[in-house]
Amino acid sequence: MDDRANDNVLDNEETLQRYIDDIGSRVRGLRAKRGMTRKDLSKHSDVSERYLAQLETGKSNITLAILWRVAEAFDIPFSALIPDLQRDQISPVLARFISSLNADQQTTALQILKRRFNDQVSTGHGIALIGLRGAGKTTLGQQLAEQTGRPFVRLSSLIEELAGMKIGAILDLGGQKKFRRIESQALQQVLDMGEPVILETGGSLVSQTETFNQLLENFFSIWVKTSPEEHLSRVMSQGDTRPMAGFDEAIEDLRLILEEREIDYSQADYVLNTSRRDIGDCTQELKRVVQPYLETGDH
Ligand SMILES: Nc1ncnc2c1ncn2[C@@H]1O[C@H](COP(=O)(O)OP(=O)(O)O)[C@@H](O)[C@H]1O
Ligand SMILES: O=C(O)C1=C[C@@H](OP(=O)(O)O)[C@@H](O)[C@H](O)C1
Ligand SMILES: [Mg+2]
Repeated sequence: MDDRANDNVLDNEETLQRYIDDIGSRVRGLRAKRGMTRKDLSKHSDVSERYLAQLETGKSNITLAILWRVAEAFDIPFSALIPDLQRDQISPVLARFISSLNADQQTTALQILKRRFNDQVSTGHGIALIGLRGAGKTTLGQQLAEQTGRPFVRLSSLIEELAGMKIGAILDLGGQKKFRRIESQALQQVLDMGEPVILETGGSLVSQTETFNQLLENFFSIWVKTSPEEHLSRVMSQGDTRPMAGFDEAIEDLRLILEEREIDYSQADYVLNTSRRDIGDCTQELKRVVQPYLETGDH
């Protein structure tokens, strides 16, 4: 083999390794986004934890059959685990243009693009609070409901009602597939209520693209946000191990979940930062922003 051919082989191997790494980090990312442990994924995909660890770190030769089982356990199409090099590429012209804008202009640009490509947000259904566990969705949602007289709906309670069992049990028995189906049915019920509500969603709803899009299209959405450190201290002081029982509450895990979900959470129409602020202050801001979306059409 001459030198050039040799270089080509090396290039190809590097590209292949990047591809394998990319698949691995997709799996790891999806798992984090959904708050699943490796053990959960192993149980529902029937792929050993050890093998999953290798897959996630790009250290194994992945077979199609294994990847298929992983996709099934996440309840996503197989193709979603395969990097589409073309689709992932952002046009360099667009990237240059966006990065020439300052932070405020970028926010405006995003809103304009969202309005243009996501259609109009229909406002009759009210508002939806999204964000990671401990952000303050329940606390602020309840306060807002008290002050506005609008119903406060927790999607997780509806899910449990519909299933007749606790979320942990749904996941244990039926895996992500079952949970995501019921989550989507629960959202449908809220849409059928016919009055504006204050909806709290589970932190991992954003990992289900179809359900999340439906949420974004029908509600004025608010990302209730705080720092990983505050998430951890709040969740620990509540003694809370939700959403997925058994998930290790380590700061690194929280950081990873937040990182993986950030791009989805940031699609919300408004970001409410609750970091180092008191509840009353945040409720006031929330109320001011969402008031127009909680009014009924009859006056
Ligand atoms: N500015 C704030 N806004 C909301 N909650 C706060 C704030 N500061 C501290 N907290 C505390 O953080 C916790 C938030 O928990 P919770 O409302 O259950 O979050 P989530 O529903 O998003 O999981 C509560 O214990 C609340 O008292
Ligand atoms: O990630 C999720 O799907 C869930 C998060 C939890 O919500 P909080 O974000 O209020 O803790 C709770 O609703 C439920 O266990 C499901
Ligand atoms: Mg909550």
